Amino acid sequence: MAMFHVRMDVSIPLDLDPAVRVDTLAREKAYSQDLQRQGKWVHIWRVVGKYSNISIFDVESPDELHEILWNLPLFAYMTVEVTPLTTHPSAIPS
Ligand SMILES: O=C(O)C[C@H]1C=CC(=O)O1
Repeated sequence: MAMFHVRMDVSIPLDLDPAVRVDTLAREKAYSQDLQRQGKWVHIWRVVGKYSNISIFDVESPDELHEILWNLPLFAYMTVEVTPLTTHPSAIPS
């Protein structure tokens, strides 16, 4: 198990073909929701006032996270910042 905090900042070009935009967003939503159902994309939060999200991933390895992020339909229109997480010694058992 490996936990990661990921911030995605999205910037879709204003001149992108509207049909491509709609299709890409629909594929992104389906892809994200499939990973959420699998328990790999544990949290997704919108950053207030920005076209950005902060997400928590629970995956097997950095390689698996890389594959997930690389295959995001919106990947070409994002900047992604990844922070690896580990257990805090003061955390109470859940
Ligand atoms: O809207 C976003 O934050 C970008 C992206 C991440 C998941 C999803 O459905 O869209």
